[in-house]
Amino acid sequence: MRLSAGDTNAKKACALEVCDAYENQGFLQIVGHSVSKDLQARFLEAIASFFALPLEEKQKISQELSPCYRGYERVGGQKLDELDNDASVDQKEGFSIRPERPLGRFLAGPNQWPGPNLPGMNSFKSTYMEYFDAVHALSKDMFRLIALSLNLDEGYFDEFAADPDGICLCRSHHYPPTPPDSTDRTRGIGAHTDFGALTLLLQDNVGGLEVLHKPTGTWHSVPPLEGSYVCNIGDLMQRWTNDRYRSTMHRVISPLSSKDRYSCAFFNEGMRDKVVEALPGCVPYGEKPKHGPIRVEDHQIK
Ligand SMILES: O=C(O)CCC(=O)C(=O)O
Ligand SMILES: [Fe+2]
Repeated sequence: MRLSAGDTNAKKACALEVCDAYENQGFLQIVGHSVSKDLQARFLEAIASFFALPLEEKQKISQELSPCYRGYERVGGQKLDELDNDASVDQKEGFSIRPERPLGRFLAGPNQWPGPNLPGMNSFKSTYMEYFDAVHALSKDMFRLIALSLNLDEGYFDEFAADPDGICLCRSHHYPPTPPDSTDRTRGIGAHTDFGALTLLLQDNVGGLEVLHKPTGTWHSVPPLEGSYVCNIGDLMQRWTNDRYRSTMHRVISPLSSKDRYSCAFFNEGMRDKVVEALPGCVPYGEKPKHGPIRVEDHQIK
């Protein structure tokens, strides 16, 4: 889907594509958007330099030291698989930031950054923040299209998506090279749905992301398209649309390769005090909503 298409008719055409993609697959790819290729390239380079630091340096800003889930997560620090209890831990390391707010409310607090004097780290923070702001802006554009796709006012989600106190997470990942003897279960990350409202994923050209086609139970790869964003609906938005839009299972099985894979997921979970309940037009006439109302923050804590 080409996002920066301009006039009203083009916007409407985009909104129809969004509706079709989210009612059926829950995933789409965006090209022609507002984040420059130059910034994407600088960002991917910056995260590669960070992950190349010695483990002991990265562990100094371990997420385990943060009361508000920010910082570094070593390989094996997460297990996302929701389909298989015996699955191995995820084969990736990560680094997360969230909006910088005073400690207090759930997930609020300071970020943790690597020391600027470490090799390659002098502009890491500024590049990461520049990227965060750019992809946050893109998520607001996407929420506008989603509003149009649901026949709502274009600005319906503006306040929700732009709230400076909102719950956002920008987590970058490094998937180490996979030796020829690795099995599917020890590569990448397990099958899961995303939790919140909307995810924007930047992936490099290595590949490995797969999406489940539920009706046939088959997995389909999401081919890397240079400069694009994979944009999917999370559980909160599925609930908000009364299950009309789908939060779809996905996973990463890194291809057998001597290459490192880098990606970054930006999650916009929106305004923490917003009460989410079935959107106008999503409950068929004469039916009851499938889910009761829930506050965004309570959905996060669940
Ligand atoms: O790295 C990827 O391609 C996918 C990451 C992902 O699904 C997630 O972080 O929720
Ligand atoms: Fe995900």
